[in-house]
Amino acid sequence: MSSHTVVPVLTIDGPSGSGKGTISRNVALHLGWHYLDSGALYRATGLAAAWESIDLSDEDAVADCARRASIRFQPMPLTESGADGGEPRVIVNGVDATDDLRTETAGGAASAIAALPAVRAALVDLQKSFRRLPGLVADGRDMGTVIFPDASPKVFLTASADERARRRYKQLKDKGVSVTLNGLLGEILARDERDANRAVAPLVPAADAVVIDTTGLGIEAVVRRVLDLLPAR
Ligand SMILES: Nc1ncnc2c1ncn2[C@@H]1O[C@H](COP(=O)(O)OP(=O)(O)OP(=O)(O)O)[C@@H](O)[C@H]1O
Ligand SMILES: Nc1ccn([C@H]2C[C@H](O)[C@@H](COP(=O)(O)O)O2)c(=O)n1
Repeated sequence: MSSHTVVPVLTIDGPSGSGKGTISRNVALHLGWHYLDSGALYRATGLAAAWESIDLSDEDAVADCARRASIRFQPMPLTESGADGGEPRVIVNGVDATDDLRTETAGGAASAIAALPAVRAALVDLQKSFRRLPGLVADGRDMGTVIFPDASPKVFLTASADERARRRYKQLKDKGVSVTLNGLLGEILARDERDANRAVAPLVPAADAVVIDTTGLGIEAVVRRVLDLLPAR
């Protein structure tokens, strides 16, 4: 690779349950590109800190934990028809923590530590290291604004909070997790509020992002809209 080769990055930011992960994995599969689930890094850091009984408001201790943690992704095999096999497994300090990481409790803890500047700084290089040929699809809250400001295209996915809560409810019910729709809606609204109003890297569309409201749009339709933003290949 020449030192001047620019590795393309497509960023997909948005609030919880807007479909970032699902859409990003499918787009990456279509393109044959790598995929970064940056939210999983914050979730894994929160979990690793909890394992060490670190107070999640202790910024330096959580940042130190983020630097020390080993976080690896194991992609799920494709289905027999070649479709997306689902969220990658996430291995934290050698332990498959995927199921623990997907709970709303882990999401809330991730959102809390993500507001701490030293923790965000500790995860920057790791996120950038995912940028490898032939390209990267990166999902999160600040992919297009902070981590990959030169990405193109940038997408900001939204959906109404009710729709996002319904999606999460179905997702968790299908996994056999006992939850209530109202409880989930409350947790999603609280997370939106914290992620959008923090001082560092708040959840906000990049100035050059294309905003797609996915309320009432199926997964395939959203994937198509995102792929249509790329130059003809
Ligand atoms: N356009 C859509 N229509 C219907 N369901 C969808 C759509 N997009 C995603 N979903 C479903 O919604 C659920 C949440 O999607 P996903 O996990 O991709 O969201 P997310 O934005 O990555 O959430 P988080 O930020 O919490 O990780 C999944 O069950 C997924 O299959
Ligand atoms: N780039 C990112 C990704 C995630 N976060 C924080 C805020 C979220 O509430 C939390 C969990 O993310 P999810 O797995 O739901 O995408 O992590 C962030 O601040 N920046």
